[in-house]
Amino acid sequence: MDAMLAEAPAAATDSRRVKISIRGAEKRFGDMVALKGVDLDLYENSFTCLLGPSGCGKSTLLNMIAGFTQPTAGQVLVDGKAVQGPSADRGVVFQEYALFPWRTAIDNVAFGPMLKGMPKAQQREIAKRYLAMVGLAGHEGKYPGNLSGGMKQRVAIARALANDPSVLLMDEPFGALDAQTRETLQEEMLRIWEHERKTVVFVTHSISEAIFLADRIVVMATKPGAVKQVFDLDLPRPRERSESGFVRLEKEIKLLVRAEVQKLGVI
Ligand SMILES: Nc1ncnc2c1ncn2[C@@H]1O[C@H](COP(=O)(O)OP(=O)(O)OP(=O)(O)O)[C@@H](O)[C@H]1O
Repeated sequence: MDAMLAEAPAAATDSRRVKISIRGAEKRFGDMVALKGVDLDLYENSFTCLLGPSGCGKSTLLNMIAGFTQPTAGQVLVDGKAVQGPSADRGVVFQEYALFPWRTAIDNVAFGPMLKGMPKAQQREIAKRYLAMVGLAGHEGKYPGNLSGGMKQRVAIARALANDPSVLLMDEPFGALDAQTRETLQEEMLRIWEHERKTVVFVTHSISEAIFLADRIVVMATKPGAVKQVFDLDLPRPRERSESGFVRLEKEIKLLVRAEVQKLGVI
């Protein structure tokens, strides 16, 4: 079986450590219920993709883990502690790069270490190392305005990694990139994840991107936003998009997502 349904909590014999635990989480904006009854356990060092149509609450869920917003009911726990606000231990990468345009690539990446009060030489050494990790050695002195979209997103990833967070939260980080750059960055993201072993939560609209990257795919329902189905993937890595298990799972998830889009009455 290529993927299995895994709604049940881990068995007592499961040695994997739960890093992020979402318990009965609900989010209301006024009368609107954006998320309802979300229960999820995400394991340490795992790669989870949140997938679903626009408006199903993917970003809201990610923002609750980041601590940018609080659930109106239920809890979000990281390392067993309720998330009270943002933390340098939870790095965030957005679709829009969110770089400081007036700072060079190296100064953008050194920003976190600078806030931590590290000596300048150490800040630069760390920033250089992470820029090299994302393939930007030699581009340290460039300003964001002189970098392509893919390069800017590499800087944003390096900047998040420079704080050495244990959790990396990524909100459609490759959504604005052309198809070729997107695939290259997906491959590089996996290389970095395998090397750095962070717990990654990655929001995407792309089923193929989710299957390429994730250990676990959380397909979300709409109206209200909720978890529709969870897939734990055992497809071998590196994954090949034309491989039969990949294609089969893609079709299965596409049907689930399509049913949610139809609920919205958009098609
Ligand atoms: N600050 C806010 N105030 C009011 N409503 C909000 C707020 N943030 C999100 N919402 C609403 O909550 C719902 C979920 O939004 P969210 O951005 O989490 O969805 P999403 O799945 O990430 O969508 P997309 O894929 O388009 O980014 C939407 O109906 C959205 O309009």
